[in-house]
Amino acid sequence: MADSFQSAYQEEERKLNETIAEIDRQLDRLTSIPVYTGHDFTEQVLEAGREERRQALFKSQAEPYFGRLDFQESGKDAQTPLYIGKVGFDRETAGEHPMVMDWRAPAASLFYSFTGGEDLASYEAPEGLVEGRVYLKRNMVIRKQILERVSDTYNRDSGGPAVTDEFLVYRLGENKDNKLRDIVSTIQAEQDKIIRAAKNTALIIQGVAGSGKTTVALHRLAFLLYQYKEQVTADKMIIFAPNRMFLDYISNVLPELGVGDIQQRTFEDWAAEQLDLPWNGEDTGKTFAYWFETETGQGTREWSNNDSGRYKGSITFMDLITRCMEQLEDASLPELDFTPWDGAVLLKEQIQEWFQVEYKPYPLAKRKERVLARIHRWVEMELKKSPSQAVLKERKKKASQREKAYANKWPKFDPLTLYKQLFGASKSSIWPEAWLKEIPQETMAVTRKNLKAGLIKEEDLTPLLYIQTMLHEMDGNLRFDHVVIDEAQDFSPFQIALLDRYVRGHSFTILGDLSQGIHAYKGVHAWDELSSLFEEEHQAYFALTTSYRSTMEIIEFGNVILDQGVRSDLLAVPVFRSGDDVRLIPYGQGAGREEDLRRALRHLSSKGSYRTVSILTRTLREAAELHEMLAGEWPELNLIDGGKGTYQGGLSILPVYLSKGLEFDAVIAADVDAYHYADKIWDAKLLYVGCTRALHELWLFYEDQLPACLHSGLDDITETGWPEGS
Ligand SMILES: Nc1ncnc2c1ncn2[C@@H]1O[C@H](COP(=O)(O)OP(=O)(O)OP(=O)(O)O)[C@@H](O)[C@H]1O
Repeated sequence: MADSFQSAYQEEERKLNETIAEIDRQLDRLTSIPVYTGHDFTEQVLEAGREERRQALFKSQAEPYFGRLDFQESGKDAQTPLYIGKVGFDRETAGEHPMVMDWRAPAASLFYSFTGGEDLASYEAPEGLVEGRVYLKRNMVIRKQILERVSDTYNRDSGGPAVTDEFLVYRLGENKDNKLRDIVSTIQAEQDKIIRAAKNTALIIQGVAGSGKTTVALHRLAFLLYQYKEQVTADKMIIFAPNRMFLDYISNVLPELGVGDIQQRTFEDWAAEQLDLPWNGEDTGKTFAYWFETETGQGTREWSNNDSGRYKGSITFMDLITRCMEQLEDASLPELDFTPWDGAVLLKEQIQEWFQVEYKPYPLAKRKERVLARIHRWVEMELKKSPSQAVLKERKKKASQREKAYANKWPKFDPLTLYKQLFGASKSSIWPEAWLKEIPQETMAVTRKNLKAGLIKEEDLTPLLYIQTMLHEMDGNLRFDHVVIDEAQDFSPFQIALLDRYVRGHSFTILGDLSQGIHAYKGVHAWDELSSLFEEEHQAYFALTTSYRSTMEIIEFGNVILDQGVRSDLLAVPVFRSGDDVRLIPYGQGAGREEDLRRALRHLSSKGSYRTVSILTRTLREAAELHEMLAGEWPELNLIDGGKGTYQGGLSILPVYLSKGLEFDAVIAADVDAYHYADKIWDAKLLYVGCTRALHELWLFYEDQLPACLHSGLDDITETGWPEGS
């Protein structure tokens, strides 16, 4: 065994040296060609090609590949070793082509989809299905041109029935810093299916915490850019993520995959920009304060479908707006003939004909513009019939005044004005009273008050933007080739239906986890709220059940909360990576809450291997108070309060509801007791989010009693009290 490992290592070292020598040779040649800066188009194209190759080779120089797959195509008599890297390149002279294969190439999919077994393996090539046998799957770690690790996860010759998790477990055991990383060397078969799914489909992915949803979505973008390079461009793709700090946290993955220019925004920032509204995120903070900062122990607030967030995100509200906009079409035309001067009349029937028949294909604002321009042209024709210069002058003046007056009789096609009318927040309203009564009373009253005070809330952005898209022609440049929505359980059906107008071919990747639906006062409660928006043939649903982030003990602990608190049967399946038991520590075994948390942070942060440790509290107020207490000993302790645009890593303290999407080597969950987490599904979801942030260690502190969802099922995965030597 040791001998075969030795020989594999030596073989790969030789191959690596050969590959690096080839890269150096190609780079030397390419850099010796003077960069072309002239105006000849053909030369410019050639230069662009050289530059692309230079960049690819520079990128490959340090880590040319990470995997090898030996494959023998049916009907061929030899095995071919395929070396797979982040960037593919060919040899310049004759030899195997390509020398390194891009991970996104069709044949490279075998590296991910092959899970072992006797059956023939296959992949979809442009010329059709290719079948054959896999003989070897080898993972390698190369850092700065040094071969650090060779790990055969499948070897037909040694009779292994299935691909092993050994390399994956090694990778998962690594510690995390302040940025999410690419997983290109260990993408799993279930994830690969999503990454390589066809472009023009709305993919809806339910994935348990830590199943790689965010990571997979980012890899999918890189794949789409490669596979559909003739049809999509990076700047026409967008990722919507929950907040600016999270965007910073994920910002390294795409550059690591060699992809730039993809827009990464929060929905609110993007929508406000489309509407030309100033937006600073202040409203989001207020919404969080309302829902999460309430007095704990008295239970969290309850929501209903009539709450303004749920109602304004509903298709019911969207339909009401659609009806109103159609009614606006009928109500738009002033019921008047147009008389530019006495004796000249343009009949209202003629104007109606232009508006309702001739210009019907245009959106309302454009139709208004067109009709008014047409009226102006008619006036000019009529003016030509004037008997004298003096009369012409007189008529011109009069016509100009009357055209203006006539235009003013049309409704103002401005989203905010129309929206205010919908809520009775402006003087006039053209909508039937009975329709407006469909809006739940409380939502009506609060929104009216807010709009009158000039306050536009996050939940108003979707309807406002919808009205805008119905009024104005959508600039083709604003259409996306693909849209990714992360944490989609916090999106509303109305938001998705709106975004569908902005994306070609329903090309969506929509990912989320209903068990983490802590913003259920605005988000979806079941995926069919979203899937029902798309025709059957335009959508696909995937479930990711394996959780990669945490140790088995932490995942099993999370499953207890899912089962007993969230009451979900979508439990997570762990990868076989064992760690310490989850630690339950009642306050007071040390010296009291503050001293206990201090001691825990001291212990975990002094473990040299952990780069990120966090304390999670139930509310922001508690996080801020604790931060103040602890900052003397840890000046670097970072309070995450929702207002920051960057994530620093290291030591953090934050309320549990802001931890969604992030991960830490170790998590200290403060105040996990029946007072802070009531016996309610929502509270259990919050706790689930918090506990599943931990990769390697999870410590929970409580006063008196654990929350109801943790009253049983903990025996084999938890330990109570302090560890020895802490
Ligand atoms: N195939 C994989 N190989 C190695 N690491 C992986 C793999 N899939 C996921 N991971 C790791 O698991 C962790 C969780 O990934 P990610 O944050 O994308 O999951 P998520 O489903 O979006 O999580 P959550 O919903 O809990 O925020 C990350 O550290 C990621 O690198």
